[in-house]
Amino acid sequence: KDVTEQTKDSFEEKNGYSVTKHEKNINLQANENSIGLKQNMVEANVQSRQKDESCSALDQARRLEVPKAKGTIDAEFEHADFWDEHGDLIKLAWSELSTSNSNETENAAISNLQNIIHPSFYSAVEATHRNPTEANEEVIWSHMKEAGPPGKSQAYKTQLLTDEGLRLLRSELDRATSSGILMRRPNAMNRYGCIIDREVNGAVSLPTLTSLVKTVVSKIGRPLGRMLFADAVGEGDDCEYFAFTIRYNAEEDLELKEHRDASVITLNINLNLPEETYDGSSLYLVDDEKPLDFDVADDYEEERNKRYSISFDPGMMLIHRGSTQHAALPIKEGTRHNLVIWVFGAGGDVRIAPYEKEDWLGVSERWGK
Ligand SMILES: O=C(O)CCC(=O)C(=O)O
Ligand SMILES: [Fe+2]
Repeated sequence: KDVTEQTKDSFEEKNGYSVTKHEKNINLQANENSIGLKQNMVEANVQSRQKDESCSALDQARRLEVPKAKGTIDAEFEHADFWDEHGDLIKLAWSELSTSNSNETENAAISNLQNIIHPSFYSAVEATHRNPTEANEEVIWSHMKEAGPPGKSQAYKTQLLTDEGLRLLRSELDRATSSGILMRRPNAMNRYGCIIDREVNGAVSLPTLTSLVKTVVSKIGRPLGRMLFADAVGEGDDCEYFAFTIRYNAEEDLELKEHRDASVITLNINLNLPEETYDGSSLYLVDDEKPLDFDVADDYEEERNKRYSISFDPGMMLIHRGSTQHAALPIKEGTRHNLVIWVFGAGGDVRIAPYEKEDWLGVSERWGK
């Protein structure tokens, strides 16, 4: 067993739950260990294409019948055989769609962060990349409002996307949804939405979306996570990510049960347009931190398991530790759309043990210099 697995086991013992493994994790293992499997998949697709050579991948993908997502717990591998069988065809279909029906002006606009990120936050981030100093980080800190249990540094929120950014992003997601190409459920618990990834079978692999997510992680998510949670994120703990959208409404998922993410940090960005109002569906974070000072154990009993509720404004980003327990309350009206990005280490490893202060990354390392 490697060190991370041991850390996971002791974490599970202590906390009584299991860190969720996700498809990305398994996919990476499959790429490394099972070349045979990949070959079989390619052969299967070649055969199915030969049956109907006149037909584009897009047409063929549109004719597949989607297996309906059912489970709401531990269901990340639901219908995995189906998605693995048709994964390559679906990737081809996305690539056909992306060349056949795309709006060059919108593509250019969405690929430039400056067009979608709130201007004052964008300049603070840019300035810190150019010149990584604690003074510049202070400006970024001034944009972050602590959310969740006060003073515990579990989560922060900020206004991330402009209204124009929201519109661009949603219109590209709508293009994906209305394409008729099947989409795999986003994760083990949420059933509605899609995965945004170039590799995962059944994910949306439109380059506009995958490259936007990549830039948001490398320019904003990763350095911000290192700055806000310096005790938790070291070099290599945040080198991979898994991105997906989720959706709640009366006809689809209503709520999400308490869980922790398979991530060191999570970015959760609301994608509702300003006119798309909804009611309910607040997120809450649970304060289950153990007290360091046992003299306050009496208070601790009262304080523990408190729920700190957070409601999303359009374009708002919540960034929290993956280890913080959280849930989404039932939606009462309308639809909530969010983009969630779990950030973790190589091969899906999730670092849990905190770092000693002398081992924290310095400001240049946080901002990639
Ligand atoms: O409903 C939400 O915004 C939370 C989603 C979430 O916690 C997750 O997908 O990991
Ligand atoms: Fe979560």
